Amino acid sequence: MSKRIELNDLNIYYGKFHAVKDVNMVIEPRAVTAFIGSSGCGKSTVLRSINRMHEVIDGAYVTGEVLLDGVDLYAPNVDPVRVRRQIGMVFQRPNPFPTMSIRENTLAGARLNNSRLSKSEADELVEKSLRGANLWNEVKDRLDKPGSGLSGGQQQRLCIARAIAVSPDVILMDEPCSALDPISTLAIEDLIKELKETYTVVIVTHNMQQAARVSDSTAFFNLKEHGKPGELIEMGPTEKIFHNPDQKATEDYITGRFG
Ligand SMILES: Nc1ncnc2c1ncn2[C@@H]1O[C@H](COP(=O)(O)OP(=O)(O)OP(=O)(O)O)[C@@H](O)[C@H]1O
Repeated sequence: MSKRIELNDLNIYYGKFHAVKDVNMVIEPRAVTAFIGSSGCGKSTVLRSINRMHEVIDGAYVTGEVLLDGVDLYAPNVDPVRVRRQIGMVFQRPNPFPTMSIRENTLAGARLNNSRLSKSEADELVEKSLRGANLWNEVKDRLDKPGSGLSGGQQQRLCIARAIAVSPDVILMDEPCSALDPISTLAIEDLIKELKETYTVVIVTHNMQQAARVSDSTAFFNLKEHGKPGELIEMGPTEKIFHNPDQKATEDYITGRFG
């Protein structure tokens, strides 16, 4: 299940624009890795390159390697759709299919993989995925109601259930709590800590306390100058990055001196 990700000399471009430069990092399985850094330094771009999601943008491309347990996700024979199944993504704004029921939302990704799920297989998968997203008890009596009727925090957990239902190896989260209230945020943070038992989890967050609360490792990205590509400045155990970073730029960011 949970797999190791390696980025080797990763450069990411949007057409002629060089967005991210020379990233080398190892993201460990069964752990939460947080990406932090000021706006525009390329955190989301790096995150999206891990499941080839940036390729939906015309002209976007990478050089270098992204390895999942040693397998190059950009090798010519690799199907990007398959990569996105193995490596799920949860976005900033919860995006359940609004008219679809809670049950069908949970199954949406899994049905693409296997259209012949029997009723009992589907029931089992719905319960397992909603339990995995800490949502089952809140929705078990209204599985046939639309997903859009849930609160924002519940909708985000529904999106996590949908991601889990395809049995991914990795879950990428791009600021998953930025549209949520503090109580819902704490529920998602608790869930993130549970998810790492089974999946490799990578989260982009602007919230320093959140990075400190949920992550085992933290990667700090920065821009040397406006218009220049973003770079990985430093990565290490979260405790070290927050209390004893090697780079002054990291310390300045953590202590709120810029960004
Ligand atoms: N679709 C796109 N087309 C062209 N340039 C883009 C696109 N998406 C992002 N960029 C540029 O790439 C750079 C990195 O953006 P990215 O969104 O990855 O940064 P970020 O660190 O996640 O920022 P934020 O914290 O504000 O979300 C920025 O200069 C941004 O303008």
